[in-house]
Parts: sequence; C-alpha cells; structure tokens
Amino acid sequence: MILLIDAGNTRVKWRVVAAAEPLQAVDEGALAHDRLAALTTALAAVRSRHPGLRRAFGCNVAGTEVAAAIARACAGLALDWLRPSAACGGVRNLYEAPARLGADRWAALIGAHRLHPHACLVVSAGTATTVDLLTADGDFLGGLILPGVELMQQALAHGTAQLPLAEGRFTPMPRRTVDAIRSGCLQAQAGAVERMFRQIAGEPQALCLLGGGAADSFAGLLEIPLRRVDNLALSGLGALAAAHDEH
Ligand SMILES: Nc1ncnc2c1ncn2[C@@H]1O[C@H](COP(=O)(O)OP(=O)(O)O)[C@@H](O)[C@H]1O
Ligand SMILES: CC(C)(COP(=O)(O)O)[C@@H](O)C(=O)NCCC(=O)O
Ligand SMILES: [K+]
Repeated sequence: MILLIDAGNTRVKWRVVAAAEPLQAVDEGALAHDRLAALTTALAAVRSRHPGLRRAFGCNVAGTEVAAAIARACAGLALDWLRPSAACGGVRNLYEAPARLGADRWAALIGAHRLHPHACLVVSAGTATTVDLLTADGDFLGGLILPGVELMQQALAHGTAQLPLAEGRFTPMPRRTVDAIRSGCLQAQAGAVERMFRQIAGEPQALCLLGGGAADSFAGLLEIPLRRVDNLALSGLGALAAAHDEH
C-alpha cells in the first residue's frame, strides 16, 4: 500500500492505493491545510486506518511549511516527492526549464496521458487554474496559469472601492453587480479553456479533462469535448509509484 499526496495551495488531497497495478483506491480524502495541525491529525488518522502503509509519494506546490508538516505526519514511512523532469511516465516535458513546472501539473499530465492517450487539454481549476496542452504522443507542449475563480473575485474586492466579495450567480447578461463579478470570473475561466482547446480541436479524440475544486463552477459553460476528472495528479503519482515499486 502507498499513500499518495497532492498538496495544492488550498487543499491537500490524498489517496491510499494497493501497490500493484491496476491501482485500487483503498481510501481517499482532502483537507484544507490552512491549519497545519489539522493536516497532521488527519494524516495520522489515515495511517491508523491503514497500518500496512510503508511508503508515501507526493507532489507539493504549497511551499516548504506544508512539505515539512506532511513529512512530520509521514514519519516512519518512506516519503518521496515527485520532481518534474524532462520525461517520465510516458510524458515529455517541453517546458523551457522542466524542473520549474509545478509538480502537481506534471503529475496530472502523467495521469491524464494514462487515462486518455490522445490529444488532451488538462485543466486544473484550483487556487490557480492551469490549462495544459498534451499531444497524443505524450508531449506536454506548454500551458497557462491564471488566477482561480476565487482569486479573481478576491482581486476585484481588494482592488476596487465599490466591489464586494459576495456570492453572485452566473447569468449570460448580468444586471446585478455580484452577478457581473461572478459571471466575469467564470467567463474568463471558460474563455481561457476554450481558446486553448482550439489548438488541439482538430486532433482525433481531442478531449478536455477538467478537475479541481472550482471545476463545477464553470464546467457547464464549456462548449468543447469535456470529461470531469478530479485528482489526476493523484492518478499520475499512483501510476509512477506502481511502475517503480521496487524502490
Ligand atoms: N463552488 C466553488 N466555486 C468556485 N471555486 C470553488 C468552489 N468550491 C471550491 N472552490 C475553489 O477550489 C479551490 C480548491 O480546489 P483544489 O483543486 O483543492 O485547489 P488546490 O489544488 O489549489 O489546493 C479553492 O480556490 C476554492 O476557492
Ligand atoms: C500553478 C500552480 C500554483 C497551481 O497550483 P494549485 O492551484 O493547484 O495550488 C502550481 O502548479 C505551481 O506553483 N507551479 C509552478 C510554476 C509553473 O508551473 O510554471
Ligand atoms: K492542484
């Protein structure tokens, strides 16, 4: 059994898998890491439910404090962190500086290519939204980083005198300030995704794989071939862990 961990800037997602292929998720969850003590407690509870755990494999883009808290919670397990490289798991990383790619993006690209080995737009709607282009051959051609929905709404509230941080609803022709804000942020997300999809739209079986905490807020706006898939990063980590189970 292996504990897979995807530490993003808002939530830590985790999954316990039986070590051999095909990976069976034995347990899965997520927790906001705004309180690191809660993170340690939650991971300790996972470990107590799975005493057979010996290994943990993760990706972290949330900084060194979160990494240290996870390492403490994984004391006694062999904990490895995924470092983006030039090639791994059937995917080639064409980033100018491959190691600078977010490890969550890298893990999600590996998970996406396993799930759908055709042209793919891998979208993670998290704290930030990432929109990554993957060819049928597994070449990661590059991708976007933009503020996530909530960050966009917070930017408007903090950056203006009159705009509130309030719950608006999507509407095609907003006539209320809070709806104008919500709709603008959702349209911006959908626009970025649909514009990037155009670059692969002509490829056979081209598909957008959309996941992340904010995915459901704009999935319905997307007029492209779409599959809602959460936790692609965990799936990518699982694929790599199973492939290298000897170490
Ligand atoms: N209903 C919602 N509408 C928009 N954003 C949402 C909604 N629910 C959760 N989110 C957002 O999802 C994000 C967390 O998703 P997650 O994929 O775990 O992010 P990360 O990987 O960055 O930790 C947060 O930015 C949160 O605001
Ligand atoms: C873009 C991200 C912040 C997304 O992280 P998340 O929203 O999932 O917390 C993360 O992938 C990251 O820190 N990337 C490093 C820079 C890059 O990918 O170019
Ligand atoms: K993420």
